[in-house]
Amino acid sequence: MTLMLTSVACVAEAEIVLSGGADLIDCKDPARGALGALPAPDIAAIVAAVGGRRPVSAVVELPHDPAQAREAIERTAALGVSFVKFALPATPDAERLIAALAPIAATTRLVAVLFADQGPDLDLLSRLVEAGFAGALLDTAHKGKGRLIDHCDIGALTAFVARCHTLGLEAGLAGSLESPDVPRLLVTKADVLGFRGALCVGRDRQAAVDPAAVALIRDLIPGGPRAAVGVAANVDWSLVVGRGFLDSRERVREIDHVFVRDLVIPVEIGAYDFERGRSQRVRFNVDVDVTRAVGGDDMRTVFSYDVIMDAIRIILASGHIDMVETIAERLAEMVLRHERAQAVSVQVEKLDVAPGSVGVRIRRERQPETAEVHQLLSGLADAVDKQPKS
Ligand SMILES: O=C[C@H](O)COP(=O)(O)O
Repeated sequence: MTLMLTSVACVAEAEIVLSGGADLIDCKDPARGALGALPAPDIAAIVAAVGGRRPVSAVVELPHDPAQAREAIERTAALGVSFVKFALPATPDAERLIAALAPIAATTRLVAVLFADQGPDLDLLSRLVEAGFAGALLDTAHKGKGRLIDHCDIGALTAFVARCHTLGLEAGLAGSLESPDVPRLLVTKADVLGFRGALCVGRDRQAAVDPAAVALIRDLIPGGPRAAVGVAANVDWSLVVGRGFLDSRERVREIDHVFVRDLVIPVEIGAYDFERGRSQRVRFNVDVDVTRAVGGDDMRTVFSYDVIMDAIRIILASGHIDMVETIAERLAEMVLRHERAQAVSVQVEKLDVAPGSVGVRIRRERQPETAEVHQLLSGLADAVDKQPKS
């Protein structure tokens, strides 16, 4: 389950994102940069207005001195927020800060923000766990200079989330995310996707929050219907929606064929010894049968070819693979996780072993009877579930 975090600067914006189905309300001043803090009275006003309907987080701008930083976090936590977010400075200051905050981590849920465009030190993640932090958010520091995915490819983002989860941290992703990024980043299994610019008029993070933009992002993240229909909280709604059980807005649908043609990538592949420790060219051809809502013109209605290419990159990032069949199977399985994908054909060809090509072609279809039920994460998702619904 991936939650939708929405950064707001005032009570009016908080009300808009609440109505739009946001999971987490994040107090932030976008006029002060990537991690600008709001004045304490403004945070208190948002906490009061939200009134426990959703968890509220707040950004803290930390003084350099670790003791003063700790006091600043404690002051913000005392305003009634559920999470406190702050930027992790460059090491070795980061290590000192993390150590200074360890004593309050048991009572205050701390989320460290690392910046993908500033060469983040991911070895700090284990320090965060030792100190008792709740989570880590990978964001961008320089807004307007690229989206998160421009600074970190999908394989690296997936590895970041997996590393957080292995360590026991909640993992968040943010950074000028746009609507086409959402289906791509859902594949990473991040606990939280964070948004500001995408929610605003003209995608200008300092402009007003636009209810239509909030709705677009909300609809792209499975989970909204869970609150609306008030049924069991441990169902993976991406699978339920994908099987057509929650489809009242899409009565008229067509089947499209989304494809990737002749994508050639160097791959470490092969079962022979001579194929190890080197790359050879592999060609991918992928065709996906997808449902499309008729009449729409945004990411809600379609399946993105980016999802196919990202899946290939994620699979290849795992290192040497012996069999083309393994790649084809994994790719088919990843594509079919997407709610719109109904069937997929995958052709994987090695181009350097013969004058022509050798490889495999498979076709896999969605199996309706294998709907999965997932246990939701115990942290953020539970916190959201416990909030009274408006
Ligand atoms: O915590 C999330 C951020 O507020 C994201 O802001 P942005 O979407 O403008 O980069």
